Amino acid sequence: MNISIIGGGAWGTTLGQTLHDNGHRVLIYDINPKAVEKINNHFHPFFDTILPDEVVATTSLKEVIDFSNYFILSVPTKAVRSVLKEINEVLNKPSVFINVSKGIEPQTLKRVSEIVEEEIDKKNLEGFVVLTGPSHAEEVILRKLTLLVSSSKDQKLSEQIQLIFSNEQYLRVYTSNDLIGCEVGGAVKNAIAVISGACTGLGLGENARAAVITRGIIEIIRVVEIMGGKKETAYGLTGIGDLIVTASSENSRNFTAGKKIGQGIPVDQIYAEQKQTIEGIRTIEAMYHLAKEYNVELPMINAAYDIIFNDLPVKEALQNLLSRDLKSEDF
Ligand SMILES: NC(=O)C1=CN([C@@H]2O[C@H](COP(=O)(O)OP(=O)(O)OC[C@H]3O[C@@H](n4cnc5c(N)ncnc54)[C@H](OP(=O)(O)O)[C@@H]3O)[C@@H](O)[C@H]2O)C=CC1
Ligand SMILES: O=C(CO)COP(=O)(O)O
Repeated sequence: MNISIIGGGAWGTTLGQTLHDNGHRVLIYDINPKAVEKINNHFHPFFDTILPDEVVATTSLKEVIDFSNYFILSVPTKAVRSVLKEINEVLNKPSVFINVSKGIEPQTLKRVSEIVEEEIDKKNLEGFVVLTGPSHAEEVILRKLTLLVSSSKDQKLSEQIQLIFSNEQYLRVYTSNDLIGCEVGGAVKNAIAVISGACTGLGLGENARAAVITRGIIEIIRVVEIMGGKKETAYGLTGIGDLIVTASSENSRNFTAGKKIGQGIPVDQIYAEQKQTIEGIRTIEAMYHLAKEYNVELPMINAAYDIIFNDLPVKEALQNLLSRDLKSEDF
């Protein structure tokens, strides 16, 4: 098959290699000419890896739209709506959108599937799938064992995407019928990973990390349920699986950004220094608004919001969390 990849960063380019491994032809689109040039010179834009010659890129959106009717969305979530608007202006055929970005729009609290439905004309929207799970691009590019989940309202489509991406050497894809649970888990785990990193930056240890991961999954479940997903999904690869890999890894941009927050580095400086996408800070903002709107208890996310957006010192935020009323370990 021909498959178009919108966003040639760490993840989009890596998935390009996987699709090539699986016998598909790919064309990657990116706004960054330097990234495109690197890919066309057979280098991964972020990793020290030589790409197959056939993984090629372009800065022309028209070219990538003409190339196929399967579009992988691998731009940061903040760019998804604008890039979809641009695609919609040119698109003239029914197409499938496969989202691999992990975030929720802070102003609207919309998931990417909802944004796609809003921005792509109905007649050209053949289907939507989310492909998500614990998957550092740094490992997938080296073809290290990884498990993912493909989820869609259309079971046949999630099975087709499962087949397209699965590779018996290193990548096994499961399907799920809980699109909302998969989308929300993938997004909110980034917020918890920032919090986990902040604990490390503050000098806390493994006990704190285990506490953040475990209570973090409770906060994820609360959001999954309020948004209409299934609690059980959060216990799988797209929830706890992705949370473990992100909240405990130096490979994670969210964990790394959190570490800097814990060291007292201002967020503006973190964004300026860290060139790659950090989804979790934006998701903390989204979750803070969601917690208010739906009266959901998200104590760690609220504390992170106060640190990042209200300049509350990290130590004070931690003290506030610890001095809350004592209670039983509810789920
Ligand atoms: N890296 C990983 O291991 C994984 C990442 N993800 C998710 O995938 C998404 C992308 O992450 P990742 O690839 O790591 O991010 P990167 O920051 O590595 O790359 C994003 C790329 O998208 C480009 N871009 C930004 N805006 C646009 C636009 N409007 N049109 C076209 N290209 C654009 C960026 O260009 P520029 O540099 O000029 O801004 C950059 O090249 C995120 O949501 C992330 O959470 C999911 C699983 C694994
Ligand atoms: O989503 C990811 C792994 O599953 C990547 O996480 P980071 O964006 O924090 O690196």
